[in-house]
Amino acid sequence: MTSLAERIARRLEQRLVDIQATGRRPRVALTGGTIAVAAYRELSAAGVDWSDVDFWWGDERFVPDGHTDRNDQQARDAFLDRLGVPAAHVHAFGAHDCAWSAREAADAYAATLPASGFDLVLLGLGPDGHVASLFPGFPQLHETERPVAEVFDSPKPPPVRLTLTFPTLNDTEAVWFLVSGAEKAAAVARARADDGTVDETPARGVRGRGETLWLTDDEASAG
Ligand SMILES: O=C1O[C@H](COP(=O)(O)O)[C@@H](O)[C@H](O)[C@H]1O
Repeated sequence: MTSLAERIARRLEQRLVDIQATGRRPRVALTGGTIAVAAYRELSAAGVDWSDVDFWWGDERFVPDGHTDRNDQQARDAFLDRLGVPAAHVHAFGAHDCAWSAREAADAYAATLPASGFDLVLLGLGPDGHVASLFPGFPQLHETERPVAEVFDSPKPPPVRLTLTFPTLNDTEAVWFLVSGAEKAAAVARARADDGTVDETPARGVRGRGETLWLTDDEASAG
């Protein structure tokens, strides 16, 4: 049976091929997370022109450059380096060092974002319903001015993070939620229920203009 990671990889490759066929360079916001990284490992050289895709991230852990906790490092290891994506097309968040604060790093990342939004935003889902680094009950859920926000005291380590805010995540044609495992089933059900709040389940706050897909395994969709 084809695994969820393989299905996500094939779908992502096809989407990139389709956008490239229109003569445009695809703009994709990547996510961290278990199933996303497994899918990145399945991506292949077939079909896609990997030198002609731009990548950003929905969130990042504010730790030093090259740290294995960084979402960008995990994606570099899983596919960006292997498939030869040019460094100029990899728009990573700034790393933690002594030279700047998390707020400065968030504002600097805002200046790198694509003026016309994304073609595709990929998002993992935490068991608590968080997406990117937007956590239940946190004030960043209600940010409407800043495209990127810093997060302190994250309930999931590491404690300091940078995240796109809802207006930025929603400036996209398509959103794909990538979710695996029984421990996420309740969060998937809350995110997809007819009623509920973003404070309780942040995933409820993200939607693509043209497409919102849930790519899950049987365990995650059991709720
Ligand atoms: O910390 C994060 O966690 C979520 C989900 O991760 P998972 O390992 O439970 O699948 C991810 O979406 C987010 O990008 C990341 O920073």
